[in-house]
Order: sequence, then structure tokens, then C-alpha cells
Amino acid sequence: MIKVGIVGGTGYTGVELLRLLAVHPDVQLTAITSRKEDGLPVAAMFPSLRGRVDLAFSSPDKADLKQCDVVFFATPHGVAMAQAPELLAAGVKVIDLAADFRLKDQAEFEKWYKIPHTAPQLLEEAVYGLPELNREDIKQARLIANPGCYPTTIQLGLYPLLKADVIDAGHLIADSKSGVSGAGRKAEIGTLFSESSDNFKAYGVSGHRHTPETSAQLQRYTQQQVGLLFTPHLVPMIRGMHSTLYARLTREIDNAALQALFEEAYKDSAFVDVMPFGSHPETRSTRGSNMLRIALHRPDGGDTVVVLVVQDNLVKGASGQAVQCMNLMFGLPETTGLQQIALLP
Ligand SMILES: NC(=O)C1=CN([C@@H]2O[C@H](COP(=O)(O)OP(=O)(O)OC[C@H]3O[C@@H](n4cnc5c(N)ncnc54)[C@H](OP(=O)(O)O)[C@@H]3O)[C@@H](O)[C@H]2O)C=CC1
Ligand SMILES: CC(=O)N[C@@H](CCC(=O)OP(=O)(O)O)C(=O)O
Repeated sequence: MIKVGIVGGTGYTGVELLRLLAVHPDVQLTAITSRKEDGLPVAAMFPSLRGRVDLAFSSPDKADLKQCDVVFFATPHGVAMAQAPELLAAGVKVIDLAADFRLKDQAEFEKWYKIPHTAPQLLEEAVYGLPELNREDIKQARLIANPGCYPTTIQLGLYPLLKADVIDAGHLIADSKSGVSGAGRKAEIGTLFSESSDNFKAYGVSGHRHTPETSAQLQRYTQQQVGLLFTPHLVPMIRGMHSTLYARLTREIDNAALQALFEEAYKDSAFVDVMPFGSHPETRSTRGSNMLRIALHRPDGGDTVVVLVVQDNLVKGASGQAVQCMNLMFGLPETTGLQQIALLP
């Protein structure tokens, strides 16, 4: 059994990890932290876990994380970098759901996240945890930088087009929408029911920290200079993410060949569903599951390809993806414990 620790067990990605790992056949939940709920049984806070998780929260300084085989950090940016060096030195693998190790460039990290990086020596070693594009490196990794939720949709939606060199990589557009759980469980005015329900808005239009993360990763798949315009929006739903991606075709390619690029790229990826050309994927077709669905369009047969991508931000966009990485790191089938079908309605 893999002994698992979770730092930040009371947040949305933390409790999502608990939901997935409580029924994972190869995992023994070993330590779950919360600074505020030290001593409280996990199931007292989350009755959905009654009978499934019999641990109590412990404060991060008391929890013996070094007895774990792997520790997930479901915490704000800056927490994992403080503890990862010691855990790695003790032989514990680390999966960070925050952004501490996503950017290779320390100055770029500090510019976007506005905190000093305290473990820059680990930036080079950290492996970006997007299994569909990085599977072999993840298998060998000690330290995983789990991708941001928006970047997951944008990378998987554009990768086959960049790899085949059929689009203008300098002028990519990602118009993305997230449910409110993407902002986490902490109290904030913008996520109050009366602020976020019956309302719709863009944010971060002049610059969002997911743009440098996504651009740097996309750059790995093309010789062209990547240029990405990314606009996130908050939609009045709890879970779910929808990205509409636009790219200009630079060579003649018919719709069947475009579709074949995606089907070929993801033929061995159990969690990427390439839907029939012209489909309209819905976020609820992924709710509670680790699936990401993609559909291609070519409006009026013109030279713009539109890629629609949906996922559950808390599963494929965060905790499910992190468990997928754990499976690979421990030599398990990638799909172990992640076969849930989306909830309908
Ligand atoms: N929500 C989403 O859809 C996604 C989130 N992410 C990333 O995952 C991470 C977690 O997000 P989310 O679950 O939404 O966040 P939440 O705000 O819901 O939860 C944060 C958790 O971290 C704990 N925590 C906060 N500060 C510290 C600290 N200094 N030391 C130890 N624990 C701390 C909190 O518990 P307590 O205060 O009791 O210790 C809480 O359990 C973030 O970095 C986020 O950017 C990534 C992809 C998608
Ligand atoms: C709706 C909402 O607020 N979403 C978050 C993104 C959540 C996430 O994936 O981001 P990180 O792990 O990079 O913080 C945001 O835009 O800040």
C-alpha cells in the first residue's frame, strides 16, 4: 500500500483528493493536515467521508509526513516549496497542486506570484504533471508540479495542432470559463453566492498567471514563437471548466485529417475523449470524473480551427490529475481509482 499524506485537507482540492483516495485500492491514507481543524475527525467536517476515512486532521507541524511514501500539497502557492526539500531528502515523493514548481524560471515565478521562491534548486528537477504529454518523465519523478486547471485544457486542446505544425502558433486565443470552486474554499467576497450567482464576468484579462505557464509548456511542441491570448471568466456554476480555443490554419488540411491528428495524439490516453467532429461538449459530461473532452469545429470551412475542451476543474483540472501522476510514479496502471463516470444531471 502507498502511504499518502495530504497537506491542506480542508480545501476543495484536498477533499477531492480524499474522495478519490479513500476508494483507491493501493492507497493507505496516513496523514491529513489542517492548521485550523487540528484534532477534528475528517468525517466530522465532511460527512460524505463517514465510514471511509477514520483519520483526524492534524496541524502540519505535528503531522509525521516523513512516514509517507508520497505527500500531496493541496495548499496555496508557497507552502510546498518550504517543505519539499526536507521531504525529498527523507525519500518522500511530493506532488504539488499549487504553482511552486510549474515555472522553470525563478524570476518569472516571482514576478507572477509575488512571493520569493525558497527552493529554486528544485525547479529544474520538478516534472510538469500532465500525463498525456509527459508520461515517461512522470514515471521517474520525485517531485511533480501539477498543472493549473486552465492550462490543462489549453495544452491538451492545442498540442496535436502544434505538434503537426498546421497552425500559426504566434496568434493563439483561449477563451476559458471556470466554475466558482476554481477559486478555492477560502472566504472571499467575489465567491459569495450573491456575488457569483446570476452573474458572469471576465477577470485577469490584462494578465493572468496561467498565461506564462501555458505558453512555456506549449513552446516545447513547436519551433515557432508561441503567442497566447488567454481570457478567463467566472461562471455561476460550482464545478466545471470550458475552454474555447481559436487557431489559424497555415496549411491546407481537411476536417477528417484534423480530427485524425487528435485521435492519434490521444489514442493511448484513457482520460481524453476526442468527440466526433462538430460536437458540443458540456461541462456536466465531466462532473466528478477525470475525463477531459475535446471537439473540433471549422466554422464555414474557413481557415480558423475552433477547439472546445471541457473538464471538471477539481478532478482532471487538479486532484484527479494528481492521482493520475501518483499512479504513474508508483508503477500502477494510470487509471487506478479514477474510473468514475460523470454525474448527471
Ligand atoms: N480549486 C481548483 O479548481 C484548483 C486549485 N488548484 C490549486 O490547488 C491549491 C489548493 O486549492 P484549493 O483546494 O482550491 O484551495 P482552498 O483554499 O480550498 O484550500 C487550501 C487548503 O490549504 C490549507 N492551508 C492554507 N494555508 C496553509 C499553510 N500556510 N500551510 C499549510 N496549509 C495551509 C487550508 O487549510 P488550513 O487553513 O486549515 O490549514 C486548506 O485546507 C492552490 O494552490 C490552487 O491554486 C489547482 C487547480 C485547480
Ligand atoms: C475561478 C478561479 O478563480 N480560478 C483560479 C484558478 C485556479 C487554479 O487552477 O489555479 P492555480 O493552481 O494556478 O492557482 C484563478 O483564476 O486564480
